[in-house]
Amino acid sequence: MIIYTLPKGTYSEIAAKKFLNYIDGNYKIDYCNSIYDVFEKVANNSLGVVPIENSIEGSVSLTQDLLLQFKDIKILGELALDIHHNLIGYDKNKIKTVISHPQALAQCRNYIKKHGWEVKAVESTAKAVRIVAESGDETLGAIGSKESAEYYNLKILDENIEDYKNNKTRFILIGKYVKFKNIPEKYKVSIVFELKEDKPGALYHILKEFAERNINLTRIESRPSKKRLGTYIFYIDFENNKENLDEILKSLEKYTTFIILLGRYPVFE
Ligand SMILES: O=C(O)C(=O)C[C@]1(C(=O)O)C=C[C@@H](O)C=C1
Repeated sequence: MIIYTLPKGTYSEIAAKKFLNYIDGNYKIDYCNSIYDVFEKVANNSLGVVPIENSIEGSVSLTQDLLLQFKDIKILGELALDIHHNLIGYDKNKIKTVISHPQALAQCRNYIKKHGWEVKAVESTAKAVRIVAESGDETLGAIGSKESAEYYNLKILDENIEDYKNNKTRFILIGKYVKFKNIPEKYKVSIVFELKEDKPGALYHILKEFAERNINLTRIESRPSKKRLGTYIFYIDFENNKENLDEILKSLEKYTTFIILLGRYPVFE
């Protein structure tokens, strides 16, 4: 059985390896070029690992959108990794352009600005490192993991170049079904919905249902509905250990045009 993720040396690969410690079954990692490709590959018996949120730059909006688009793929688990970016290449003084994934470029925005480099975005940090390695071009630098520098035999020119300490990214395990070896205590639920009416207090009614049940929300976020400017859908994550999930979802139905359960899943350390 296969678990799909981003290329060798990406932070997503590191997260996938960590998930494998918790999963029951014999899975092999296979690599995709982009988050979109991971969603396309995940089928009946396979799984995927993709990033969903970063502590500096916020949501990975592509993952949010694809969770809605691929309706039969659910979130099956979550874990967070410390992310420490490195400047990778040949000679720091010769660099003119830095290449990386947009999330990584954004997490090092101040560092890049300070050096006055141009930036170029690609599908993953490991692809950036590969481009620098294959080109042999000393004017290029990549931002990526220590593992990717080792894999492509390039030098680490600077370490911990993220703009803020405690940089963390949350990764999700996606698919249809998985069995874990040991299930942790902590469970979360992710939902997405559209409010029925655009009127004062519309979102308040939703939040009230959670407040009255003493349920802790861990994230609330709006994304464009993509139908009209100024219309939104909402993503909410909440803790769910003992409370009756069906009853909670039922209580929200009357305020929404649709509500989709993206997953009820364990949170791993
Ligand atoms: O390109 C990678 O290494 C990834 O795993 C993607 C990704 C992301 O999209 O957030 C993962 C973690 C970091 O936040 C930067 C990039």
